[in-house]
Amino acid sequence: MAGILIIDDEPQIRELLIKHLNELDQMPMVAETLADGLEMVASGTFDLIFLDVNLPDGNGIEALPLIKNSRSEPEVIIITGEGDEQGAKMAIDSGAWDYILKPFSGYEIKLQVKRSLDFRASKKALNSSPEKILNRSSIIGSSPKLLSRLNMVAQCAKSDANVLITGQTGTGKELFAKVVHMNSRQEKNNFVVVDCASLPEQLVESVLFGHVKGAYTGADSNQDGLVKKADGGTLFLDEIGELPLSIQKKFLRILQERRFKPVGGTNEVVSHFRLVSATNRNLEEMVRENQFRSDLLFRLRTIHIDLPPLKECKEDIKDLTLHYIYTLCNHHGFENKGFVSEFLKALESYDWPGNIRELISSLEKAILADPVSPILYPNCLPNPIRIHYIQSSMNKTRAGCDFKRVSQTSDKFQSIDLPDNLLDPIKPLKQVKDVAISIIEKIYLEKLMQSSNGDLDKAGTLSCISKSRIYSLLKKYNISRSV
Ligand SMILES: Nc1ncnc2c1ncn2[C@@H]1O[C@H](COP(=O)(O)OP(=O)(O)OP(=O)(O)O)[C@@H](O)[C@H]1O
Repeated sequence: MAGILIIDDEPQIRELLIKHLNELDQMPMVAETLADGLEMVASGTFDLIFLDVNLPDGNGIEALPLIKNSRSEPEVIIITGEGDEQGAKMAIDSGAWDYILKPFSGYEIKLQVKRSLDFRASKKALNSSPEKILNRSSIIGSSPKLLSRLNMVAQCAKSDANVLITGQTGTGKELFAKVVHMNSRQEKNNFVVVDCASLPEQLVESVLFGHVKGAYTGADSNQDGLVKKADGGTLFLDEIGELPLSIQKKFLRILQERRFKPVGGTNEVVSHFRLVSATNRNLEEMVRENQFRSDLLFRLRTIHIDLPPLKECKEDIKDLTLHYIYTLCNHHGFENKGFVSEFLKALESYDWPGNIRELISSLEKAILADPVSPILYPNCLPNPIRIHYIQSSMNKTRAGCDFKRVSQTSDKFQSIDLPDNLLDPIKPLKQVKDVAISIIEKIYLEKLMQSSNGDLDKAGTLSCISKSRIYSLLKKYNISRSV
């Protein structure tokens, strides 16, 4: 049985949907308000959600992204009484499965339930399949985004199609290129890396295509280029966005004909390689600015794998951390180290502009910061990460404190009685402020003792002031802990 939730405030609609779903042997759960629905989505696991648009406490379509991004990433069918084109477009753009108008037929509902659940089942099977059939080598992580990229690698394994891997620096483009090779028919042959960003300008052609003896001064023997070395294997063009326009043209021809002439040669050389390229640049933008050939881009990206930044796969940080602490400790000859929970929280709260590469180098710095300690603490981490963690913890605490202060005392503060003579005759501001503050402090302290049942630890947490300060204030205003 699937997990199905109906979020609708109209009892008749809920009953009708339940009836149709029961006929499919499904037992849905129901929520009458958006708030209840969102709470259930956040805490439960659902495959399919029926979502009304006009709910008493909000608009279903506006909540759609939140629901789609929830833990179980459910399919969502929007049900609405007022069909409008804009709403339907917004719903579909936000990832809704379908947009159904009331009144609906049982047939329509059952068909969409069946279709969406079938789709979900095949998606699940696909997501779990790469680990069975794919050699993922040292690729760590199991976040939905990473698994979907591994699925694409599995697709690559079925053909010799050209693959373009894009993503920010340090997201694993080269690692993925290797894994594409390891899972391909070319696996037993060379994986040849060409770093297009560091090809010497005068020698680009010679490095790529080779040269014959006497082609230029110093060319004292025939030399194969990297393209020939990749014959039967994989040619990996890293940083392809840096390939000069003149070479782009030659490459296009090689991709079409798989043959080329070495520098100074007259005979054509054949090379059958699988092409994988990678870049962190926006090639489409480069095409618009005439810096990259559109016909080459078209050929490169038969399969396009766009790797997500680490901040979008925070679920993977724990596994990556465990793996790399073990690997790095091994490398430096240390016993494996553990870490306190705040260490991981600090890593998970950071945005990682340098992605997985930055994570690895930060872990290495942390390990080397205190080689003898068997446990890693946040203070071993590089300063930007620590500072970010401290600041985000402070913001959370502040937000919590503001909320508590207002909600626990506002009712009492509304009826503060100030002494009649406080402003009459007029007195220095400081004197008035001191009186007003002590009145408020006293009310606050009484309320604090009530709310914490006189427990000073709890009072400290609620008020964000130290226990010793609470003691001295209780004494000052002669308040007992059992108010
Ligand atoms: N999913 C992953 N699991 C484990 N290690 C990873 C993963 N992704 C990347 N790495 C590691 O992160 C480091 C950076 O990866 P890689 O060099 O492949 O990134 P890149 O995207 O090619 O970077 P750049 O654009 O700067 O060349 C490497 O040490 C790689 O092994």
